[in-house]
Amino acid sequence: MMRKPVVIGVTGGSGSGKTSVTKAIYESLKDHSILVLEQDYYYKDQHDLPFEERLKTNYDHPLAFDNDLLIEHIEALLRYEAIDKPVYDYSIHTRSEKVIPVEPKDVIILEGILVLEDERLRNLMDIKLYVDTDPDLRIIRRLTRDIRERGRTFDSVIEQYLNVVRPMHNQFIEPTKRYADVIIPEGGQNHVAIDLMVTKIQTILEQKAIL
Ligand SMILES: Nc1ncnc2c1ncn2[C@@H]1O[C@H](COP(=O)(O)OP(=O)(O)O)[C@@H](O)[C@H]1O
Ligand SMILES: Nc1ccn([C@@H]2O[C@H](COP(=O)(O)O)[C@@H](O)[C@H]2O)c(=O)n1
Repeated sequence: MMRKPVVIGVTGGSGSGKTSVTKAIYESLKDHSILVLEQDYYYKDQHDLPFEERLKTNYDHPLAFDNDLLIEHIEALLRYEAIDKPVYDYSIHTRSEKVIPVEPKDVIILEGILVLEDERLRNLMDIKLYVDTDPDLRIIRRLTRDIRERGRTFDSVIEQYLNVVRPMHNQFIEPTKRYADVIIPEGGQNHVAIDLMVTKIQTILEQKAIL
């Protein structure tokens, strides 16, 4: 049988705990061969746009992402070829100058708000997870994080949430729950769900004779 990496998609609304779930799975499997791709790093490059124009971009719409590049990179990793992963800088709303060289691994976790929205991405996944957290918790988490880590103000987070994030969530993200194999309530603190996922990934790796 030809060796092929396992691809796990992790999605859910902003602040749902996707990154925390991804980190928990990564930590449990880090003695094996595992890497993470963040869909956020594949936002379209906006270097050519002035900063003021970048503020107007809808970052919760499927068209904001360069999924063609993301798919190209996943397909290369599936052939066990290295990629140069872009790096995203939320404070300037575009990619940074840097790239991260990423060596191929046996497990690829693809994490992001709209990774289940694109059928081409779904078709590349072995397991699809949706992290399901109530909107009140998600906005509280996002507020704290965006002010601390993404250079935002209280007012800007609230304004963006009400005008863009919330309607886009209802239109594009929530409907992708139907594609999930597993729905994880509450995110990173759901140790039972995370352990089940880790066990399942190990079983797939054994079946593919990778472990
Ligand atoms: N169960 C939790 N309880 C409290 N804070 C959490 C919990 N899970 C995540 N957070 C915090 O909420 C913020 C968003 O979580 P994160 O995992 O980055 O979500 P996402 O990737 O879905 O946006 C982070 O600052 C994280 O530390
Ligand atoms: N320049 C940007 C790019 C993205 N966002 C927001 O990030 C959210 C996705 O990241 P999570 O870690 O929260 O899943 C998404 O809802 C965008 O609104 C941004 O504010 N600015």
